[in-house]
Amino acid sequence: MGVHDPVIDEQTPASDFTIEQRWDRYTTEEHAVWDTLYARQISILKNRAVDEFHHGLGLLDLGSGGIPDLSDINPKLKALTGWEVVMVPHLVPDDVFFDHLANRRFPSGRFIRKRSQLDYLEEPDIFHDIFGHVPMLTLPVFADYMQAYGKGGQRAQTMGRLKELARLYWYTVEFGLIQQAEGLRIYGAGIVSSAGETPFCLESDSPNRIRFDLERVMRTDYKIDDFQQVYFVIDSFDQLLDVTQQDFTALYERLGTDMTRFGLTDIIDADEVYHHGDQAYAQAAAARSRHDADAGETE
Ligand SMILES: C[C@H](O)[C@H](O)[C@H]1CNc2nc(N)[nH]c(=O)c2N1
Ligand SMILES: N[C@@H](Cc1ccccc1)C(=O)O
Ligand SMILES: [Fe+2]
Repeated sequence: MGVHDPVIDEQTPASDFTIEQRWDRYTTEEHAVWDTLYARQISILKNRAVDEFHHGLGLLDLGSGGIPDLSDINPKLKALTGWEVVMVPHLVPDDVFFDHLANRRFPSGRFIRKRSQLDYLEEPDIFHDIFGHVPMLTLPVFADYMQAYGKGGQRAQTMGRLKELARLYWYTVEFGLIQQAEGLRIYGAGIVSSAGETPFCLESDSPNRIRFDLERVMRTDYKIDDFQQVYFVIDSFDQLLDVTQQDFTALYERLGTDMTRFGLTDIIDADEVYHHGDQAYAQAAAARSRHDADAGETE
């Protein structure tokens, strides 16, 4: 487990894996880490994140200083879209995660990263979960999509297609881009909570940017330990909700029979390509890790 949090360790989670936030127990330093991350992201997200994201931050007053208290944000969120945030100690099992989403509860980690880990952490903390995910839950169409995903997760599990459905979550909720009149914008939580990936995903020549297609996304691998090599771009949140409202049974059967899967850098004939990346960043990262491995052997 990444960060040690005594307020988590002292609690026995409920059967739905939730714990209490115990907001008064955050330290001054923990609040200061939130403020640092918040200020840094706000300055780079202007004209990069969708307007709906900025609007959501304001509706929930997430920038009022320090780690948000759930008892402040939940009444507001509940009045807007019927969602609420619950605290969980760490990543929860898939079925528990889906059950929360299907009931309009978003599970958030309680702990916050340390100042020495501002840029990278192995598991979602409260900054990623609340700053990254919760503003979009103020938007009714996105709130409905997230609940539908939770219900869909339960179905995908019974049909053995969880891996494919998880790719949809990854390439939309976590790393999604959207084409708006003013240009390409970010809505994915994994991007908006990352200072490095925010400019990278929009402006770097390295990654591919491809128009969203449901089946294409479900056939595409993803990586969890570095910037993405491909992003999928939706036209609108209505489009995203529309295509995912269809019954996935036939699609899941096709995915089971036709095992075609795509790598991170593949471009296929059917793709509508916004940007064909040169993958320079990914190649340099691979060269660095080969170099580190070689150095490790001789040292
Ligand atoms: C697809 C799968 O359900 C997904 O990775 C889940 C698993 N458990 C989780 N648990 C928490 N707390 N947060 C998450 O985002 C997830 N993601
Ligand atoms: N329509 C999907 C459920 C779903 C909705 C929204 C997002 C993801 C999945 C199904 O039939 O299983
Ligand atoms: Fe996330």
